[in-house]
Amino acid sequence: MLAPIQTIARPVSSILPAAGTLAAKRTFFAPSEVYNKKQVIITKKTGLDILNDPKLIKGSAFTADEKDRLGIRGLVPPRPQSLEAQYKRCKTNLDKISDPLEKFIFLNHLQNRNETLYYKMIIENFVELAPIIYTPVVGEACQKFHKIFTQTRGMYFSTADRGQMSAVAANWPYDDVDVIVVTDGSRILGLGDLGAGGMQIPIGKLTLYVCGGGINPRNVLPIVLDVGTNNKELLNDPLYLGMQHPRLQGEEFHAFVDEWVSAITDRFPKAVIQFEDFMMPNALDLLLKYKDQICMFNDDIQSTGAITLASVLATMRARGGSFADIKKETFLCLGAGSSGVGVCETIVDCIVAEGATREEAYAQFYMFDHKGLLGKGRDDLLPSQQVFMRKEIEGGKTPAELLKKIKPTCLLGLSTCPKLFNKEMLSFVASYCEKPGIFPLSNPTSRSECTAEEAVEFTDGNLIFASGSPFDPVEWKGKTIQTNQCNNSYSFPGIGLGLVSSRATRVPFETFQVCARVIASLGTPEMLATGKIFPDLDNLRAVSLEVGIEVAKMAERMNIATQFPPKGMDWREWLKHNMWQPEYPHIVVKNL
Ligand SMILES: NC(=O)C1=CN([C@@H]2O[C@H](COP(=O)(O)OP(=O)(O)OC[C@H]3O[C@@H](n4cnc5c(N)ncnc54)[C@H](O)[C@@H]3O)[C@@H](O)[C@H]2O)C=CC1
Ligand SMILES: CC(=O)C(=O)O
Ligand SMILES: [Mg+2]
Repeated sequence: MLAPIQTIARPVSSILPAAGTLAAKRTFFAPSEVYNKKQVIITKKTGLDILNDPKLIKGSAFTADEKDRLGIRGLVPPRPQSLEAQYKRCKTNLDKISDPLEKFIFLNHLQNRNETLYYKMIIENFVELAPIIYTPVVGEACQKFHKIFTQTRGMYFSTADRGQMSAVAANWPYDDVDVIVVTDGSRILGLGDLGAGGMQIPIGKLTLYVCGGGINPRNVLPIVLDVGTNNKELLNDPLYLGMQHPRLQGEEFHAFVDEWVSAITDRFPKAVIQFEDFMMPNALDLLLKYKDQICMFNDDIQSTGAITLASVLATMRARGGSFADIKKETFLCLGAGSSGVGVCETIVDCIVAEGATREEAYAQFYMFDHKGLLGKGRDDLLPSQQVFMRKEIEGGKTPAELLKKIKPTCLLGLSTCPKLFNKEMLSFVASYCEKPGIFPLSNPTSRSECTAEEAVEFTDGNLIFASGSPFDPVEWKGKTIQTNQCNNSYSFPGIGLGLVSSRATRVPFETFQVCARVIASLGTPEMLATGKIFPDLDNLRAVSLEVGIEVAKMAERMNIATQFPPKGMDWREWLKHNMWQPEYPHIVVKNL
């Protein structure tokens, strides 16, 4: 039964680290300093079963001794090679491919053949390959899932499995699962309902958990809840792989998810569950329903909130101010869906933590959806949107009609509509505000509210730019203006690392505030001066470590941690110890 839902407004606890203390205290670790523990995998497999298992295979890297022990002498080439040599060969082959989707397919096959090599490839080339396995190219891979599909990965729970989900959950061959990413494919990036094709999103997100957060790839599980699709093309395409009936709705949808939650938490009681790309209002309803029952969060609502808040706080620093200046910002948000509402609520939480009342904080926002301003007379709004209603202004007015009155200092784009941040809007904002925050957050690139070039040109280089999908830095009047990727991929890997390492039982709202403050503290004054508010994406492991440590400490302070660093280790050492590294494991054969 669906719990009654009001809004996502909530009190802000005093659990947060004090503003301004994080940067001073933090020692920033380079990824190379991260401690490496050797993995040991115990299996009963031998022979071809080892070679056909992407978690066990080492290809040409098996030693002579291993070949004898595992019964594969003669089944692989004779001269043992290092992982490094394999990596170089594979990278050379990858570099020969120019088409981005073909690169995606190459990497997809690599993951299905040899996981260690795949994760090493992504870690070593993060900035180059994240846009392939993640936004923007993953969007196209979801759209064409049924056309490029060759091998299964993860799990599907469909309407045909109702009443039997516990039995289906039992089919997953590994008992230890740390992180699950689950979608129903109903709102994939800004591309709409892609049904079972949404599977590429949990797979991509979990690659980021492994590569960016050091989560063990043996312990991750991508899942699609196939409750049907309303995408007419997919309903009529004979190649489509999902259930070809309209989506379950209302009570039927919730009963389906209830059964799945019960089955999956019974089977994997320790797992953190990330809900991903569910459409409104289901996304928020499910979050409010389960957040106090199980260890779960919604990525689009909450981790997007965390990284966007980090962008806003870092912008305050880039202007020479402090986090507390967030109380003086005026936000214009295009998009009032799960992410728009989630992002703005997370910012509201922070403003309240900085001393404002909740009403004062809401008054700093002007939110628009496809019908215009959330204002007077709008009787079509969900409770979570009503708190952002401007009761003093007629609802439905366009941003252009209100721009001069509002004078926003930060533009948030979560509308799925390209080009909404137009020349008029951008040049006006830059005319009175020093370094306005220009944040076109919709994905993939084709949905971005503006490009980096447009933003720089129309603001004459006076901006902090952070977008959902990546854009290259822009040369402008002899200067390089840096761009940033404001994507939850920067926040959830560290959040997951902290939750898994502390075996937290819940994911409180404070988690996202803690995460935002850590990330917003990482930019050095030199970086901030060039417009760069976060360290580069190839530092994601180091960023995740910092986020993870603070999240784990928060879990301890809030009494929701159930695992602590062993004697003689602090949280930092424990998290470093837990971070998986792309190295071949020792394989031990035992008749289990
Ligand atoms: N950068 C990041 O990390 C993230 C980005 N996103 C992106 O945010 C976008 C929105 O996601 P959701 O909120 O979940 O989608 P949604 O479908 O729930 O919401 C979209 C909202 O945009 C509004 N909208 C449509 N046309 C508009 C227009 N012309 N002007 C103003 N508003 C308009 C709709 O009325 C709706 O309120 C997607 O493109 C998604 O990829 C989502 C999560 C994370
Ligand atoms: C990044 C992400 O989660 C989204 O666009 O939905
Ligand atoms: Mg998402």
